Amino acid sequence: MSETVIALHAVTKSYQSAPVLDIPRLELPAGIYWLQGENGAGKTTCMKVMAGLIPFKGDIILQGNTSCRQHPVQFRRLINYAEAEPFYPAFLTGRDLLELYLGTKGGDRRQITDIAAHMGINAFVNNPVSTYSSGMLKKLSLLLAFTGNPAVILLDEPLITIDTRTLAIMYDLIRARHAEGVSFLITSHQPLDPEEITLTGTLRIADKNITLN
Ligand SMILES: Nc1ncnc2c1ncn2[C@@H]1O[C@H](COP(=O)(O)OP(=O)(O)OP(=O)(O)O)[C@@H](O)[C@H]1O
Repeated sequence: MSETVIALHAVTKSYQSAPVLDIPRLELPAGIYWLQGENGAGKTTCMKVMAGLIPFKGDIILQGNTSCRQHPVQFRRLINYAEAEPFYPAFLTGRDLLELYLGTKGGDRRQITDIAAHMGINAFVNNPVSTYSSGMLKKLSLLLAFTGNPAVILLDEPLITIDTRTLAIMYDLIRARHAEGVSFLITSHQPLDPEEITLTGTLRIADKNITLN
């Protein structure tokens, strides 16, 4: 079995006093995982916790040595997250966001601008995001999730609102990055196409805990 790419140690998360996550231990080898769970089970919360975006108790370790607590900056460079329903300040353009991500996450600029062109993002990248349709916003957020040199990419409901052409590009991107060693956690209420990606495992979130099948 390959090395653990992400490990959750005694992770708990509550909103006000309502507990949502209580994960004593979860260790995932490198791979592509489908995170399943009913509405309100805690999938988005789990992804935000894993991305280090919201406060939680416990710790998360990437690649065996980068701790969310002890190395917060390195940790956030190693994990990318695309929201289910992306929301950005209205006055920013797609290019502003792209430059921000390329500047902070680093990585191969040429590769990302090529993907932007392939996805048709160049047609609107200079416009404020307030003018974007939900599919245009989703394309941009998926592109941003592929910036930098992450070990893990979290995709929250990536299938929603994108057209079939973009869907095919996204599956290609997942396969290509996975071949380079990137792991993925993907939530989706619709099944992921087994002809497009081979899942390493299925994660089930229920009763605040996650189990690997
Ligand atoms: N900001 C918040 N404040 C308070 N409670 C919240 C907040 N965000 C989520 N919750 C609650 O946490 C629980 C888990 O929500 P979450 O969005 O993580 O679920 P989910 O599995 O992603 O659901 P869905 O499939 O419907 O998107 C729900 O009970 C929800 O009401």
